[in-house]
Amino acid sequence: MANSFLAASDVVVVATKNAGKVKEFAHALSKLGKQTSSLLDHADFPDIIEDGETFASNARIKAKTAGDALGVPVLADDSGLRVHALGGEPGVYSARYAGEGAKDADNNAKLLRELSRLETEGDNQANETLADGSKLLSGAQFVCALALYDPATGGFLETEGTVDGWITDKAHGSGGFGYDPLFWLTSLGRGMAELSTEEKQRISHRGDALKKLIALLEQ
Ligand SMILES: O=P(O)(O)OP(=O)(O)OP(=O)(O)OC[C@H]1O[C@@H](n2cnc3c(O)ncnc32)[C@H](O)[C@@H]1O
Ligand SMILES: [Mg+2]
Repeated sequence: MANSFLAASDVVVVATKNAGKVKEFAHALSKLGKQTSSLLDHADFPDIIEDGETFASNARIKAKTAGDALGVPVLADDSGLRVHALGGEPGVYSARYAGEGAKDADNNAKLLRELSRLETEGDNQANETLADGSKLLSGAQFVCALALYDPATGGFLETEGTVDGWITDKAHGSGGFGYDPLFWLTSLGRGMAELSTEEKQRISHRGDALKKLIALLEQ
């Protein structure tokens, strides 16, 4: 599907209802001369059940469900946050960490509650402080699995990207989405939500996975 996909389609369909992801995909794909369409453009599209045990399997489920229904190749993203002090939680449950239908603010609040519980129990080894007085609570990693599915062949192209950082006890910045305000990049000395879309793309798990996918498509 590789060459034919890039050559054939002016519009890339992304099987997501997350407006933050759509913004990032639209930014990246516009550089390839592609427009982005998403499930936000198909308001009636039923919610896809994400019952895979890995990011990769959930990405395949989303891409196949949407691709079979729409009859065109579809790209899907399943992503989330692994927090080392929490044994890798929330992981594949990142979107519903604070419960089914949880908002970003609820999930962020729960993450801080869980980490502060560890702190009180004295289990947390990390206690470095940033210049603004906020504390680094735990090392963490964002993960993004991408799956591109072609219903004509039943074939998948898959990649995975990551970015390492730290969870801070206070929010930094107002860009991005999800857990970005709590994710600190020690290498940049900035928070993920302080980055522009372009800057986030360059270093993020999603940018990493997309770069790998484009390399596969161009092979
Ligand atoms: O399934 P779709 O419709 O794509 O949208 P979603 O928001 O439910 O997405 P996921 O199932 O992949 O869940 C990923 C969660 O992990 C978080 N997340 C993923 N990528 C992120 C990013 O780049 N920055 C901050 N948080 C992110 C965010 O809170 C998401 O809700
Ligand atoms: Mg989801």
